[in-house]
Amino acid sequence: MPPPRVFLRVFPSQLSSRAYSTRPTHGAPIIHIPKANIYAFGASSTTPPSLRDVEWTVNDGEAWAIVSSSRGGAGKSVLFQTLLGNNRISPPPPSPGLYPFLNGLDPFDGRRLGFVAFRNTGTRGAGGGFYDYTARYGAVRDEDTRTLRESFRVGVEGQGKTNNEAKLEDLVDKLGLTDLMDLPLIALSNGQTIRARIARAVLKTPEVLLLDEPLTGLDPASRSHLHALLEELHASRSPRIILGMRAQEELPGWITHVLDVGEGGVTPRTREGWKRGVINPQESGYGGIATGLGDVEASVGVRPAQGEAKLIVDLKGVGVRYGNRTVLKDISWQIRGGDRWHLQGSNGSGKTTLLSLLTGDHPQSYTQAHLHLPSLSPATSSTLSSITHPYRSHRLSPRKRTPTAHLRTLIGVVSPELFDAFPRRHPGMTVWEAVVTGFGGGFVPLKGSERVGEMRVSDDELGFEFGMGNEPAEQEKEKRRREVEEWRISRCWDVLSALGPRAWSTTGTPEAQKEFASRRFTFLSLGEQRIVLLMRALVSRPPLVLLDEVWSGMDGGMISAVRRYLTEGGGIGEGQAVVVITHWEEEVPWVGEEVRRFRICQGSGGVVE
Ligand SMILES: Nc1ncnc2c1ncn2[C@@H]1O[C@H](COP(=O)(O)OP(=O)(O)OP(=O)(O)O)[C@@H](O)[C@H]1O
Repeated sequence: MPPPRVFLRVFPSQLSSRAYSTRPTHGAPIIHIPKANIYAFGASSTTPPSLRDVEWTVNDGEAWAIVSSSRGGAGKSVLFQTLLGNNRISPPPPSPGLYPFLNGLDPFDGRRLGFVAFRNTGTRGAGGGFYDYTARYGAVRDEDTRTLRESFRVGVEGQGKTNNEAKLEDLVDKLGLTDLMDLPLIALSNGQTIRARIARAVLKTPEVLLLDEPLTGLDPASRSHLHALLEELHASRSPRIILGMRAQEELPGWITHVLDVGEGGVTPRTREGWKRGVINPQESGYGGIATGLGDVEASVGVRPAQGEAKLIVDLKGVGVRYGNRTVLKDISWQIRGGDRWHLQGSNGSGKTTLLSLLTGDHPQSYTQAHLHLPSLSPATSSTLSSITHPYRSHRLSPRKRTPTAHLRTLIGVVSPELFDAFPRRHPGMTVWEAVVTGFGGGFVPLKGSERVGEMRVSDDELGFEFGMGNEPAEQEKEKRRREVEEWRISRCWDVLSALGPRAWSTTGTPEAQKEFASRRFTFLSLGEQRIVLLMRALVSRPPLVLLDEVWSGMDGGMISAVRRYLTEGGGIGEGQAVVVITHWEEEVPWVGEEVRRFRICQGSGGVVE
């Protein structure tokens, strides 16, 4: 007999969509969790609860958001998993039945209780292996030909056809998907995929639909269309919506209550009693950590005067087409050392595609007439700094002459795609090893970095031009090797101390930094994994850093630590350029004139003056 998992009392008579009126009525609760602790199944009696003293009631007619204000969103996930019947609650409420908490509604039946999580969870690679996120840029493979239209058919099979089609048409229209119906699923952009997943979940007609962070990757117009739709669905109880949100997101107008999942536990609040977290440095401190304007002023000085800075990327007349569909046309853009760019554009405008040209992940990057990207000049023995600080010695080369593997060492990337792709197949990979992969831009632990505080640099990375008569003396090679290794080790400790637990956790001690470096990457919380992948992107001080949805999954303390490091803490050096992609203006770490904007609109791109 399955263990009693008593926590959620759902009242089926109220959940039957046929019984709903179109106007919310205040009656018996939809969800009722009495005061209790929540444990993972199988946790021993000495294991602390995943959430303590949870007491939460959702009355019919109320519209709830669950907001995580700490622990990298972990508490919110625990709560959603609890609603889905995947955790144990203690003490259980005294309800009868085999699954007392079900009370007639099966949380394992997605058609009744739907759940869609939009946060990248890093589980996309089958078996934890590398997931090839670049596949969508190439020719569509046979196994990837399923179109958006076909995916909806799978979602709604077995329901009345006419009713379905009318409903589908309405949803597709309200979510702005009409023009995308015949595209292969793999071709959809992040924001387009979010909208398609919401439509699919609604078409299954669940009675309660849990949506965890659907807003993060949506542009402002899509957000407001989505809010209008969710409000309408919730008001008609078909389905009722419970919305997972990040603390810094603005509360939608239709939300009446907030469940605040913080360090201290779970606090139900009214809409008026909830205070939004802020990450804009011009607002007061986020998550209790004040970041005043002083930070921003300090960061302004690091940008070299316009015109003097070295060119890092040079695009002229660049374009991308798929068959007769043009995504980017005639894009010209120059990125110089010291630049801080905000790359803007609505969902599907081509931002990720443009970045994939810069990283060399897009096959069409080879065919561009003028796409010049960073490459390294071979160092001589007198220019060790060119190895230890590659950005000082880079030069521009046509993409055609710069191998992708080489580009990976020169461009630091944080993106939802990379987060998903980063392999978790090496369960033993430590934080240290994950950070060290940043020097080579690869995804597999490097030999010699198995022990925390150590690493081994190969002959190829020493910067000597090996060849007939050029072989350096063994002694010289070893001296160089030691210098490069020492610099790299000190860079690892720099990022670990600036972005490790001491920077964002109240319990962080000096020892915690070393302990964190030895922890297994795979077992970190999603927020911690995110911050480690940011360390990996920054550790080698690459000439170009691409930050795509950098804050995703991080809690307030982490966001403050990262922002401090990027703006005033030396995380980005003078000669480095940064491109930030986000649909949220306030998420750009730099402010004012320091930030330049490049906007893509209907395929064309230009600098916003
Ligand atoms: N193989 C393909 N065939 C046709 N269109 C494609 C293909 N691959 C991508 N696209 C289209 O290219 C456009 C650009 O996608 P991209 O991911 O670059 O957008 P984005 O600006 O990053 O969007 P988001 O903000 O949603 O992440 C999208 O409209 C997408 O549908």
